[in-house]
Amino acid sequence: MSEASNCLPVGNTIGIMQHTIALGALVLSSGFILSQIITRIISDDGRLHVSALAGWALLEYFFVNAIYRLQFHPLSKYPGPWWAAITDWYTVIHLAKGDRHLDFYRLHLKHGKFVRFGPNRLSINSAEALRDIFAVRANTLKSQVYGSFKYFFNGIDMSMTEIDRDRHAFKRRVNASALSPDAVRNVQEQILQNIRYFCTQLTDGKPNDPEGWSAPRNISRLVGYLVSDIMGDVTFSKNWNVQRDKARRHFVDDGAMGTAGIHLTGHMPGLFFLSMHKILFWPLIQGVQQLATLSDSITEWRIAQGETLKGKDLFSSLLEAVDPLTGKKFTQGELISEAGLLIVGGSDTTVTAMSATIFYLLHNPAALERAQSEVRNTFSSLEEIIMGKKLDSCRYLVACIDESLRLSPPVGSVLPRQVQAGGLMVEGEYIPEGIDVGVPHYTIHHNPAYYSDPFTFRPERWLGSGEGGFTEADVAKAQTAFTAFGVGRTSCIGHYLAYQEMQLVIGRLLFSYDMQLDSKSKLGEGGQGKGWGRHRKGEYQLLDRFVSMQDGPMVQFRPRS
Ligand code: HEM
Repeated sequence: MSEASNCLPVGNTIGIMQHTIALGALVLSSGFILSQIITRIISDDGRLHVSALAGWALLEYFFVNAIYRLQFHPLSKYPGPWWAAITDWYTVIHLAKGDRHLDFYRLHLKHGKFVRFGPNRLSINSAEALRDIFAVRANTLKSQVYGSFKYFFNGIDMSMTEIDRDRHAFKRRVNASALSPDAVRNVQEQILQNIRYFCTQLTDGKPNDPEGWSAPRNISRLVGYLVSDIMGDVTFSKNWNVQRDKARRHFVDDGAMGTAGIHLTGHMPGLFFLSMHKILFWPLIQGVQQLATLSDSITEWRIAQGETLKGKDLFSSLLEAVDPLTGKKFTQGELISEAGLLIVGGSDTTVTAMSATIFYLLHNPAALERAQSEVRNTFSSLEEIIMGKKLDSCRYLVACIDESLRLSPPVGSVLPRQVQAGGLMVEGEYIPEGIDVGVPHYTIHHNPAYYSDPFTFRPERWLGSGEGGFTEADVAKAQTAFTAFGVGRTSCIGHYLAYQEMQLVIGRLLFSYDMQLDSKSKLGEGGQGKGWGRHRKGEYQLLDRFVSMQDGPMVQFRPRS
């Protein structure tokens, strides 16, 4: 039985007590406020004040709604924080804090397998739930949370936020062909050019100390610049020059902030009223606006290139595609939305995964040594490290990437899906229409029912060779709960590109350099006083805002002797 499910009865009792206390408090305060208002509604001359009446009606609406959500709503039997049951501000605040992944873990530890984390939202910590919710035929669609994307992108969805099944299927097919292994191999040279520059500027040719180590470099920043340049090149045939030009480095933050802003407003569309989203979360909304502007200008530029770049980049597939249902190509607005998706979908996710893998290798010297030997024994020169069977044969390297994706998933919380008419059975429980359901990635990746010793970096768990006591059956079990790229009908279609980038970059680093952590820096590490769940020194720390943000580690490089 999982660590989380052991705690279910305690969580339930506390939940019921909290509900009862909350209800009592609401009724008492409601009565008090009501009496106060009534005395003000009727003025001295005995006439009704309209504004007071409206205020009273609004308050009553909130109180009655809160009481309904706590006591009579179909989800009221599920445990969770009482104020999450009343309002989605609970989610918005954790999104802004960037600790949603940890909060889900804490809630499941306390309450068990099912947790209510919003008035209409349920999180379920099990591999069975992953299948029930995300299977191709599951009676679910993307949640309305994804609807906010349209607000910022001229009323047009990108494939990832498209709720309509047929339209999503078409857009997904187009992107899948743009990101197919053949298409990715076709743009290998563009990827390699950027990686070559990345590797050469790590040491600047000047050792920083007598032992030949370079000055400390912030890996997540450098990888961020690299991945931006790769995405610009392979997607639009346009190098954004982020690695070389400091003035262009805001690209990296804009994408991350933009995704966070879109997701946050998706949870609380009421924020659009009176532009509250701009007042309360301006840095995130500014990121969305920058992202929209970039998507707009790059699409216009790419269309203007016409036939000259045909077949040379991933966007070519999108420019050519024709919807079989309508016989129409993508409109310019749709292309802009897809450009937005490709920019953010392929950037921060890959940066987090790559930085996390380097972090875990450097915090686990035996793993670093093994990965290094594997790469150095497989290849005899740096330029031999290209996509293909030889690189894929470095299984330990891939296991290190998988283990890092498990421990620090770039998308750490739930991907909400809305149950459709007729309801959905999840883990044997009937969930009615209209409820958002999901599985929290960080939480299930640390569920001991699927991963023994869940907070320890053990790449062997993905090999199934018997090493470390992990058998084929353990690998199969681990895979049922692994959801870094999502699963099913809406899972990531960029995962081939992501793995190839990571294998190439980390493979080339391991081949060319010795690496060590800067002993003076703790960037990226956990530690006491950093917040709930952030105490583990050897765990790569993330700010979870749908797609995670990260900082560090600081690494020193020395050309291999
Ligand atoms: C380690 C790197 C990556 C991770 C962890 C990751 C993760 C994910 C996840 C969890 C989803 C599902 C999102 C949802 O349902 O809300 C997704 C979707 C998607 N990802 Fe990735 N991703 C990565 C890299 C990439 C790359 C390099 C691209 C290429 C541009 C990409 C393109 C996409 C697209 C187009 C979708 C939407 C699929 C659809 O419409 O059905 N991803 N990704």
